[in-house]
Amino acid sequence: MVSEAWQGAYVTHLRPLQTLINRAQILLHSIALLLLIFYRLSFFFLNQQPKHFFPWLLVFISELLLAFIWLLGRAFRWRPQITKHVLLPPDKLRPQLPLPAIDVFICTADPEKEPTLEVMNTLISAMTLDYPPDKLHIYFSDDAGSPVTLHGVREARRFSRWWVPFCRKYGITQPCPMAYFSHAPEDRRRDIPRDDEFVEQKLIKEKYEEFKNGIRDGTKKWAGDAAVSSRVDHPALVQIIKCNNDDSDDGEEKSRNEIELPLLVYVAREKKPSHPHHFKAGALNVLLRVSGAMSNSPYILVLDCDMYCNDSTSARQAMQFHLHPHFSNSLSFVQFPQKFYNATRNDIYDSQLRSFFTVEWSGMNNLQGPVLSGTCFYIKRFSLYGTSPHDKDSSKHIRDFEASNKFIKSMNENNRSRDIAVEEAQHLASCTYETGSKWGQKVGFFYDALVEDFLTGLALHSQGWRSVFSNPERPQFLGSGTTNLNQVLLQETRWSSGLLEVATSRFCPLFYGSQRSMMSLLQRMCYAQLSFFPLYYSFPIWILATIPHLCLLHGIPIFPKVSSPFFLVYCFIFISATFSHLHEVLISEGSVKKWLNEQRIWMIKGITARSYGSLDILMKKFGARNVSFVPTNKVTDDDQMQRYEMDVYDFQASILFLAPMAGLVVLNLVALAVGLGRIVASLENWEETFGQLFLCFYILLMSFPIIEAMVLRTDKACFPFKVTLGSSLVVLLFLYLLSV
Ligand SMILES: O=c1ccn([C@@H]2O[C@H](COP(=O)(O)OP(=O)(O)O[C@H]3O[C@H](CO)[C@@H](O)[C@H](O)[C@H]3O)[C@@H](O)[C@H]2O)c(=O)[nH]1
Ligand SMILES: [Mn+2]
Repeated sequence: MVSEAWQGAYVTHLRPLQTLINRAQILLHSIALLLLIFYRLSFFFLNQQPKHFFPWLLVFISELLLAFIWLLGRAFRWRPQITKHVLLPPDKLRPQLPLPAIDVFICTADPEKEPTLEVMNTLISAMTLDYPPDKLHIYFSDDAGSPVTLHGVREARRFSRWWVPFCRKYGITQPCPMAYFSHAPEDRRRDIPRDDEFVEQKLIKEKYEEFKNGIRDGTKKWAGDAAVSSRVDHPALVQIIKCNNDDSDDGEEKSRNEIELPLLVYVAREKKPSHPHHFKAGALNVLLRVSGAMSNSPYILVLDCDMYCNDSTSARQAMQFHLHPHFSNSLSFVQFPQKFYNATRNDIYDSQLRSFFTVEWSGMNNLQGPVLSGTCFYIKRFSLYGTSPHDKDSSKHIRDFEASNKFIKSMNENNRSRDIAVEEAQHLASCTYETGSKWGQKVGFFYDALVEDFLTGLALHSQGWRSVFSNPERPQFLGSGTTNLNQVLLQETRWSSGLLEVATSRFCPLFYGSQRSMMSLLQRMCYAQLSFFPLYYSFPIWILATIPHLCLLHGIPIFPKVSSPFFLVYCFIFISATFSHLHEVLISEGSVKKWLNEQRIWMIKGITARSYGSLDILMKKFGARNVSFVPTNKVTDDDQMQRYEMDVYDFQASILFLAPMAGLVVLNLVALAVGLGRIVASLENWEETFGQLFLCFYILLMSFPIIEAMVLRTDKACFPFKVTLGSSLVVLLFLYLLSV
């Protein structure tokens, strides 16, 4: 059952026009930034006694930090490129290669935050990939060790006996039943008449309903039982999920059992409160060992539990890259973008993380390749064993890193019976197994930061491995994005602290492995930009949202006056930054509204999540805190979802996130009013403080939804009055104290 997609090839498009625009902008913008720096420096050094030294210094530092992070970010834009899959005409088809085996890793952590039905849909979609079933093996990690999930996996396996053959028979390329039955955009590559499919579809739909009921029953049955304590304290359990012959009561059921399905293994690693478990990276490393002892496939697909396969051809597409002579042996992983079925076009919270998956990852494609992004990637197993592309044998590497040689032994004895393998696997999943070994430091997924994906990708690239970003028109994977402000900010806080953790560790991308590292300067700049931006987009934002305003209250000018030539420099920088962002949004299929929303959420994240993430790392450096990976909540509240879909901001969020927003809005309002008042009262020339007034105005304009939610809205998700009141009082008190 080899589909024609396999025989296609990929093409890469350089984007000459885009390159030209980007480089011209980089040049002009850099000149403007140099002039700005000159303007500030001349203030400090040419004035005999510079007045208002401190506010100027703070603003200058912020401007320098922003300029630096801007410069790093240009690396993504220096050689923009896109890689697409195309189906070549028959005369250009490449000879078919034997397909290598693939192990699929799926991680779940919490049946309450991650609805079992959706998780199982992800599992089923992976079993339905268009790939020979004997070459596909699914390893499902359940970090909670929950009976609800184990039951779900069994139900999913049972339903797959109906679903998989149905998809094969009719060439259905939508492997996820939930998406198929919700009539998500249909695939167009089918030549079978739809009539008989339609008849059978009814039967499958019935089976799907049965499956859903089964899941519901399981959730009910163990509802109270899923004790929180057992989630962090349970023994290892590795089980090959087969269909029970006992529960098949008719002949049809029996014959269904003979249908070839991929191997499915349920893995709950051992957990004890006394042992660190390293969150998702820990789970992935257990899967790496367990699968190594059982199927040991040369390629691995990693999926988050909420990212289902949306196109069954992705495995073959990824293999097109992996087996392509162009990469010889240096390709470590093929990264597909994370796309979200629930993100809207205007996307008020930028849930789709547009700039990563459009501009930045494709910009890295022409360097050493994109960042490893946690999910939706096909990786070469060999590259995860601390190797470099020139190495031949991985066992030598692992032997150096392992405390015991059990893993090597079981890898080498790959042909023995699966039941013995299961017994061994249980041992490989114990929480003491890694003690004294280099797992998580040199082998497997890395533990040093909460963004295990980013860090592991960085290590791979600096070992000389390459990666490829593939972004075909039809999304290969679709997940549920965070569409609730509180969750968005919580997630951003975790990422911020994780990324900064990398920036401040021995892995700091600016220096890491610089002697023998294979990373080019541009690649390094990309990694540095990503690991530093939480700090650079928080501290300076706070300064620029407060200092010019406080100065305005006292008539202290911070920016050049309107008649000064340097005023034009500031204007240019503002316009160039704004328009290049707008341009990027528009060419990645965004709208002007989307651009506005991105500007807005950028400000909100800067003064909240990124600031807290930075503080987190600061506190961790002083030993005051241990960061932890709290999975995002994937349970959606219909009300909340509706608001997101209608572009209505939902301020039912932690006060830690709301207070800074309210406080800054009040400060900006006061500053604007006083600043205008001083001009009306002719206390000063408007030319002097125009820049600050404009800044206030712009911030308030961007904060319009916040102001609206404070004073005009009365719904459940409006801005809580208590927070508005409290923040206003604090700001006014602070201003009063400052003035006396
Ligand atoms: O202790 C844990 C914690 C999480 N997970 C799983 O990890 C995945 C990602 O967790 P999620 O809560 O969805 O986090 P996100 O912020 O959405 O994840 C993004 O960011 C992570 C790094 O912070 C990456 O690992 C993810 O791939 C990427 O999608 C999910 O399948 C979880 O079940 C575990 O298996 N064990
Ligand atoms: Mn997620």
